[in-house]
Amino acid sequence: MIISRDLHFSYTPQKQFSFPDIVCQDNETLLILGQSGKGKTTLLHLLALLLKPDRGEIHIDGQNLNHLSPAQILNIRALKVGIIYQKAHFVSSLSVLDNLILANYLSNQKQDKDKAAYLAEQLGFAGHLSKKTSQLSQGEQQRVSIARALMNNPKVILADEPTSNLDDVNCHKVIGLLKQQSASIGASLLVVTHDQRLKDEFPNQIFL
Ligand SMILES: Nc1ncnc2c1ncn2[C@@H]1O[C@H](COP(=O)(O)OP(=O)(O)OP(=O)(O)O)[C@@H](O)[C@H]1O
Repeated sequence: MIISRDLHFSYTPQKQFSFPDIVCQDNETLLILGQSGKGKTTLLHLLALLLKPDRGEIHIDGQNLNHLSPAQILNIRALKVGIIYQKAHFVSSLSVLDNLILANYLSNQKQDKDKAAYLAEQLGFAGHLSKKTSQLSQGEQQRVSIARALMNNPKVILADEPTSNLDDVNCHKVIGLLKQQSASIGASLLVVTHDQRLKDEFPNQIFL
């Protein structure tokens, strides 16, 4: 589960945000909608512990993350949070398979090739595991990003505009896979987007 309370953040004195409180329990989903510039990515990066709030609390898996050391935060993010970034970032010199097991390596977990192969099968890119990520289409890279976020069975999955570059068919396919995979590990799934096509896909919604 992930909970935030009273989150405030400012890039500059002129650019200040106060965000609505977030509650997303295990096995639940939450869609956060907002137009461009409303602070969706900022909120996601706060929840992913990539930015530090000026004020407010974040709880993940029952633990209050205020006052933790940078090393403890790094550890919690690697183990408990799966992030799907707006733009996929891969290590271009590594294969798709190695990009997946890198998530295990970076969190000091056993490098689980079977899990990578299982996710690739589930998400429909099993035939591409030995390729470089640059050889994959946008939609395929999106699905590899989802698989990478799931490699450590995170408690929380945070997805930033996961459908922005996808046509209608792939949009619904990717969201379906994300929800299905998230449910299979009992995670909390939060999606931030301006994509109105997702409005009917999520029962719980917040507007920024
Ligand atoms: N590093 C930064 N320094 C200063 N301002 C920033 C920084 N990053 C983002 N901003 C500003 O904060 C605002 C919110 O940005 P953010 O990326 O969170 O919005 P968004 O809702 O995700 O937008 P989009 O849908 O276009 O991706 C924008 O006006 C942006 O210009």
